[in-house]
Amino acid sequence: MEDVPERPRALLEAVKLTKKFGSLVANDQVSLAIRAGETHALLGENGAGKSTLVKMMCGLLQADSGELLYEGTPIVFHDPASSRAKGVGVVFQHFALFDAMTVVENVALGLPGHQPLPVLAARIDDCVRRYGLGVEPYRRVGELSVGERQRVEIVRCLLGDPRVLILDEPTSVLTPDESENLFRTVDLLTDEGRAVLFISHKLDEVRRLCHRATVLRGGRFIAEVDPQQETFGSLARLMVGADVPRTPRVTAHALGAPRLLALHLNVAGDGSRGSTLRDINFEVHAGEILGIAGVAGNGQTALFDVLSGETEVTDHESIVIDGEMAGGLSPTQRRALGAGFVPEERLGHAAAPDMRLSDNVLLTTHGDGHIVKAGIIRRATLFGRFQEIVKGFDVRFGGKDPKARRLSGGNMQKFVIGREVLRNPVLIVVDQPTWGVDAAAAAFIRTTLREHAAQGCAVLVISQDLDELLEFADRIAVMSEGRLTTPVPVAGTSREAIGLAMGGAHHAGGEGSHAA
Ligand SMILES: Nc1ncnc2c1ncn2[C@@H]1O[C@H](COP(=O)(O)OP(=O)(O)OP(=O)(O)O)[C@@H](O)[C@H]1O
Repeated sequence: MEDVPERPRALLEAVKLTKKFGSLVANDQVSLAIRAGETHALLGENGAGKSTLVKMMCGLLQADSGELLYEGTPIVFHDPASSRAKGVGVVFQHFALFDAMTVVENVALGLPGHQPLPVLAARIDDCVRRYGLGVEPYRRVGELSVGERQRVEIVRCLLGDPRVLILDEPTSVLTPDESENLFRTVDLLTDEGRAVLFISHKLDEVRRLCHRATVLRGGRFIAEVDPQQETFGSLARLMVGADVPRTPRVTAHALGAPRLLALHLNVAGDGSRGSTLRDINFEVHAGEILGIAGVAGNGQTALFDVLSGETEVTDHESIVIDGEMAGGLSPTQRRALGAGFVPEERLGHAAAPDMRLSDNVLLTTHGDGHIVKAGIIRRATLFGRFQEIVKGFDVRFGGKDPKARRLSGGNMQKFVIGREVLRNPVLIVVDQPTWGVDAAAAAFIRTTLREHAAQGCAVLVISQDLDELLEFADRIAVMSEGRLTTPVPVAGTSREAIGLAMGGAHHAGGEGSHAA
């Protein structure tokens, strides 16, 4: 008989964990073992129950039933501090860092006891060298890119010497190069015998990096597989229970009039990273998707804010929406011109966390003239639109009309995209359209934006996901240090040329492209 290699021992194990929120069963007897020396992927559609499971495994949530085992012994984590004390570290999607403080000050806040800052800075340097993390202890966090901030969170976690490290969608905010670096770090950690739980919607990277993968669907355990033996399609099928479509390829079509113009657009920032815009020029035509690539923190947020009207621009003629000078208009006035905006941060910016979903519909539709008439909210129309969004964009949640904060990240993203698209805007500006969204929903969002462009809308997409832009944009430009390269057709450029421009070479490839 052939020898079956023995699996490494489980460090942290969830045994039949169940968690209900009202009538919704977010985890239904879910079991999962994270083993020494292994990277274990946790996969599932938006709302499948991944975050709920992780929160129970680190003491942020208490299970209704089931148990946790630590090295085979039952354990109860009453809060994250008790799981940390046992060597379970978590890096969440939303970083908990103070911008005004330095890296070392932030790290000091997260560690028990008191250590002199120079001693801590030396420990950070050691950790950075050992795991190839690229973090400078005395830099102010406000000046760091998203990738650098994530490394700070990882360093903070590693200084606690965790035996189990949980990474919640760590690559969704990273450039391809940064992701590669993170994979090397993860490999080093597992080589040392630590266990890593890796939550990701990117199936290709899961297949490369992870030794095992647990798939959840609808709060239930579906399978544990060896991802290296699976294909993109077979993993997606396990997650969704059906085949997952890919985004249709872009086909050539006639472009209409420019719907958005940026003309010598300048913003004098406050000196913090990525707040300055320098002489930005582009146009987005009816019928096209213009993609803006770049490493986060290079001015993308400043660009979004100035296009949506959240920050003022001194030269009112530098933004034109559908033929109207729009630089001096408020967000509501810009919406009245037919523009729609989806910011990167869905809770707090795109939606109010403590308002019900239906009331969140009002935030961007109150000026449209259908839902609010003569100052009176037409409740039935509002609720009708809410249901249209939920049905059309497959937004899943428990209950009838929960508060926004109750939704899983991906479902909230589908909601805010749906809310804007169903307003039928002539121009839509979207920052990170598929951030935290599962493969099927990401394909759906991209296809929807494509279809909308085909119907005459101009679509501007800001995305850190270069593969996404190469897949569905018509033209692409790169932001770096507040400047934008001249947009070039996607077909006329290459990953390498864009990568160079992302690093600061103001050239996205293609004939005649030059710094704007
Ligand atoms: N505090 C809460 N109150 C009510 N419902 C909740 C709460 N937290 C999560 N849920 C619901 O539980 C289900 C599972 O959510 P969870 O966040 O675990 O999913 P997920 O797999 O992490 O999704 P995503 O990939 O979108 O982040 C969802 O339907 C969500 O709306």
